[in-house]
Amino acid sequence: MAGLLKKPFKLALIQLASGGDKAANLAHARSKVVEAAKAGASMIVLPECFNSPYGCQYFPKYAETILPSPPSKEKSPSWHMLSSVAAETKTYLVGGSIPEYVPETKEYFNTSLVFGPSGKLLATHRKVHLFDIDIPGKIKFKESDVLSPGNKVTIIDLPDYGKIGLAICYDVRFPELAMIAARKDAFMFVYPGAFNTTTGPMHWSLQARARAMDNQIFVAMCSPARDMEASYHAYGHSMVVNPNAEVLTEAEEHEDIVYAEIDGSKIEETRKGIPIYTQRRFDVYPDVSTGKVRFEDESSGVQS
Ligand SMILES: NC(=O)CC(=O)C(=O)O
Repeated sequence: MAGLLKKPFKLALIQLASGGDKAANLAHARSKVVEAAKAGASMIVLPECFNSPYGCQYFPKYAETILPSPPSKEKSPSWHMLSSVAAETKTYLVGGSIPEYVPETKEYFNTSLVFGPSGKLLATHRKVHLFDIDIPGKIKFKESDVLSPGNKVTIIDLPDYGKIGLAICYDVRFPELAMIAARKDAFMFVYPGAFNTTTGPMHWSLQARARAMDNQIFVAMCSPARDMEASYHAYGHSMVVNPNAEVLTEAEEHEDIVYAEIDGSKIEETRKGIPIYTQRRFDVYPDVSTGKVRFEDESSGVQS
């Protein structure tokens, strides 16, 4: 399975410190994207909910309407900031996620916007699996109180590099998404995410490494910086893992930009050494990627 990645590149994950001021968050994110591009990154990732604090109480206040596309600047300043800075820096920009509002159905989503080097919107992903958990005495969170779930698998064909899979945070706990993307020749899976100080130490690195190991692809997880004054304490530790499940780079808790060289030859080397790619037994169990997989959003017609 050679040549999934057309050429090596430098990836940057921006572990952004966001606060309550949306305009300030957007200006700050923009300056960090410019900084990462100046350092040589040609693909840049922002964290989940980069334009707002993370929490159900914040989603309606910070939500933007992105359809029909392109939206007006008034309806989606985040869309326009991401598009303009991607064009200015000539980079691929995975715009973390923002709360999205759809007036027609009065629904909110947790949505990622991906722009190409010309500033064109390449794809959107709405968080498919909502973060509804209750660990007594530790953390209770119910995104479904406010958000609706997305309903498609997102694989994006980047003209310069090849295919990446994209999903958001809690989606990482559902290995099917990465498995489907890898079987459809993605070289990397990207997760903007905001684990917390309870689930982060338990599972953040394990999830990233597991998705990389199972699929022998690169995995990138990009978190907000930790803010102990905020109501939600993000874990941080943005990281890039290689196809052999080795951590290439990892942030600490504070704001930072971490970089990794993404070289497709590592995929080939890993798959040659441990050839699970040719050893699967689809005569014994079904291939999840060949079942009914939805790549198009039914309500909006938005595709990967
Ligand atoms: N915030 C999330 O969506 C997920 C998370 O924190 C976890 O899975 O743990």
